[in-house]
Amino acid sequence: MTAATPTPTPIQAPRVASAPLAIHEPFEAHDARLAARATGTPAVLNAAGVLEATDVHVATRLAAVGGEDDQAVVLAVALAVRALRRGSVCVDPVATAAEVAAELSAALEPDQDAAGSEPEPAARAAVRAASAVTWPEASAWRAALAASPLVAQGALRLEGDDLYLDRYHRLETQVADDLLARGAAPAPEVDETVLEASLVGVRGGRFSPEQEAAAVQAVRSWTTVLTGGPGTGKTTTVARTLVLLAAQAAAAPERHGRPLSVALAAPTGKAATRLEEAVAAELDALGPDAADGLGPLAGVTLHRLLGWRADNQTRFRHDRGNRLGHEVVVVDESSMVDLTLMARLLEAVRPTSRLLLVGDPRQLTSVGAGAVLADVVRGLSVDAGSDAGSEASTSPVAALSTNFRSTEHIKAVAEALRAGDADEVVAQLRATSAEVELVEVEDDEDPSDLLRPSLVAHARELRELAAAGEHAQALRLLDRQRLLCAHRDGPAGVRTWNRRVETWLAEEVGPLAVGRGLPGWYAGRPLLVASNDYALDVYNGETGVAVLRPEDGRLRAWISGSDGARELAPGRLQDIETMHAMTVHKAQGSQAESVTLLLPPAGSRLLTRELFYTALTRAQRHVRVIGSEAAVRAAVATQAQRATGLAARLRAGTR
Ligand SMILES: Nc1ncnc2c1ncn2[C@@H]1O[C@H](COP(=O)(O)OP(=O)(O)OP(=O)(O)O)[C@@H](O)[C@H]1O
Repeated sequence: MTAATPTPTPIQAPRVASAPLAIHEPFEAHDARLAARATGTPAVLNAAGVLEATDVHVATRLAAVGGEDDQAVVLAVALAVRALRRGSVCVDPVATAAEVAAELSAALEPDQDAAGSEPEPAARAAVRAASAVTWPEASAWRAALAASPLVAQGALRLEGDDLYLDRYHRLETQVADDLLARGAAPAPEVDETVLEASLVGVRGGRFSPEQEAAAVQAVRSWTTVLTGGPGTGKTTTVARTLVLLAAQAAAAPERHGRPLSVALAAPTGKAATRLEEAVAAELDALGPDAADGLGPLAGVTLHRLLGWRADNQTRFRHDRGNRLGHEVVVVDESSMVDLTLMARLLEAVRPTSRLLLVGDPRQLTSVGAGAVLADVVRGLSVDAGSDAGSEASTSPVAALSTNFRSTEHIKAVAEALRAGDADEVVAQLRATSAEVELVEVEDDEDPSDLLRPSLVAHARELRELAAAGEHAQALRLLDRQRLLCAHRDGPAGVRTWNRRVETWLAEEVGPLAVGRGLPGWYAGRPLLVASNDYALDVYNGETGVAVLRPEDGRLRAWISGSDGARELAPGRLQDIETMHAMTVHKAQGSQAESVTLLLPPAGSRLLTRELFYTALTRAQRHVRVIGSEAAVRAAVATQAQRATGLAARLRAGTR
């Protein structure tokens, strides 16, 4: 099994929960995650929170349909579904069983807070029962899987020790095959004289040799994976690549001056807007003729580009039989693209269109299963396992490493994080500057007093602008500062902090609600769109503010989407959240001038290096980290590991 980490650090031993029950939270009776009809080991593991109801249900249903009655196989399938929920594409059941057993026994270590004489709580009893489970013996388990009718029928796939549900195996092989086929195809024809001449036009102050090499590589290849941290000039490189490609197109007589058709896409509306704006600004800076030969450059979400269909959640209008018409497809924030969406994208892009996958493989992986960008970088680097920068010319990976933004201190922390150097991260964070600040609090300490002034000041200003109908200013203010949490729930979670800020604000300015049948809405409510609404054209991750309309004093929702800011009636927005605080996951693809990161306690399962890195790199000017030294160290030490076979497939295919 391979772990999808972007850096070549050795695979770590499974991390053990230091906070009892942090990883396995046994479910209360009536919890929807409790599988009512489960029996045997799956039921015991379900009660302890190791498996959820869906894991057990999918496994038992699949077994029933396929005529499998070996409980060891059912258990392995349940672990495969659990793995998917947690982002892995496949599972090694034997290794996972060992990890789970270790986590359960760690959770049972004596709890200092628990008084010895108290009766054992039900939750602890459930964990105890799960830790006493007898797991199938390794070789017998593997043999049972190999002999399973589910494998024979193709519902399950076994590759070495890795078990896949067929659907994910197909997605993974398709992504690998499409990428490999694109790499094996004859390279696009390039007019070298035109390239040389157009390079002269785009060279200049702000185009480093590294960027130029990447742009030239993108002209010469069907597929380019442009990687780099924030501020490394990826977008600048994309814009100049487009200019070079437009020159190639303009020089082709058979096109009769037809402009180059380019798609600028990203997984979220917010990221698509940023890409569009940044490319436009860069072309502007290059001069009045820079965009000549380029078709319209509007940023779109990947879902919209591929043609979302009301009747089908997983297929798009564009696919292998109806490819996208664009000659160049740029996808920014590719680290957020999961395996399913990448498979749909690759089948829709014409083999003879250029594809530029742009992103930072060190960021958090996609919410959905897979770690595609990191896998592609690892799998297609010539010296497999080498760090970025050492790819030979046959690799589509072009890595940018120089950060051009003037945030030296934030850069230094990000560097130390990348290197996994916990001492250096702590030292850098403690060396307070105008850019970086560490506020050390104990894991169980409430930082309310510390955070209240800045949070309330921001909320108050937002409310004043909203009450005055100043939507543009309110939207700008929204991006000035942001509170990021790892969790949604719990003391360090988004929900708690949203409630707190609203309470504090109401204490200062009086009741917030405007009535009018819109519970929870008030002028100055910062908004976060929580799911895609294709009909309304608002997308997951887009942000906004509730603003009073000056003409009639009615509350309107202003959302900054990919087509600029839009005004909507609050009642039409189905899935909207308050955003005085947001999760780091949701913050991907956006930035704020000043970011406050509230680290969860050291035992949190969400506390990873990728999470820390993603939060840190959201900050344009200032970052304040609130947490314990132990939490900082735990974050640096823990890399999100996703089991996938994509990198290995790509490596095997290029050998
Ligand atoms: N070669 C260069 N020399 C000086 N400044 C540069 C150079 N390339 C880019 N920049 C500037 O650095 C900043 C970051 O560039 P750009 O937005 O292209 O990076 P990015 O990698 O796309 O960043 P992010 O992903 O954080 O948006 C911009 O202000 C850009 O103008």
